[in-house]
Amino acid sequence: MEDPHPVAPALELAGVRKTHDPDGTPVVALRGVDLRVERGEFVALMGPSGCGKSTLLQVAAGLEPADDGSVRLAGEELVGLSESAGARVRRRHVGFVFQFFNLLEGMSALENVALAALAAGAGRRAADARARELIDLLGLLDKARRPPAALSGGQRQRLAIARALANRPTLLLADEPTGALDSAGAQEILELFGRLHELGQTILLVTHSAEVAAGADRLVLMRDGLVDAPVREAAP
Ligand SMILES: Nc1ncnc2c1ncn2[C@@H]1O[C@H](COP(=O)(O)OP(=O)(O)OP(=O)(O)O)[C@@H](O)[C@H]1O
Repeated sequence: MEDPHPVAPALELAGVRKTHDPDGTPVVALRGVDLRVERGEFVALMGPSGCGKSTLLQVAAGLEPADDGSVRLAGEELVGLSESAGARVRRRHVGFVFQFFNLLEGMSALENVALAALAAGAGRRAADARARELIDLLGLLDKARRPPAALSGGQRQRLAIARALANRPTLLLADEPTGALDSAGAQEILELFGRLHELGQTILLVTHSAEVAAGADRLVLMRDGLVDAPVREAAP
């Protein structure tokens, strides 16, 4: 589908508030977050445990509703949309990579990616072609018919990234994508994000690793439910 706001930032959060309250004990996670990610940027988000990084990503992806404020993906406002309308915006604009991969074990690597392309609205043939293209781009062609369990940690995360790219997302969100990997696997994924960024992919990634953050072109720090002023701008 045509992007109706081709020049809008990939992501724009303004005054975003979110309180978790699963059992009658409210926990304020976001206290009025402002954050803008321009198209083509690679932004790393860091901050102490519990400061709200995962919540920010979930809200940015439309996986959790914001209580207040504005969440715009490629210019499209998520706040106030029905669940199904929000899901449509999400399917069009967001790819999400989890720390623990969240792959479907009963399917081959290729099927994991093709299923995501189907869910994004592609027909069967187009979904298969997209899956093959991504599996190839991410260097997993020789593993295409294997289940995720047959892959190393780094390969599994590469597969999860292929799946997240199936809908050609405006914004790739990743929550500690190297957190479950050994150093070789983490390095592999770090290089891959760098390559995707070079190809023009917009990325917002949460990490506890200074090494991973160093690969981004902007570092954003969070503290106690708020985003700090920029500490490192993109190189001129
Ligand atoms: N589903 C939930 N129910 C209740 N409280 C939650 C929930 N999710 C997060 N929280 C709380 O909200 C706050 C922010 O959590 P969040 O996971 O966003 O932080 P984080 O910076 O990603 O932490 P970490 O680096 O440890 O992953 C924390 O106090 C956390 O305990």
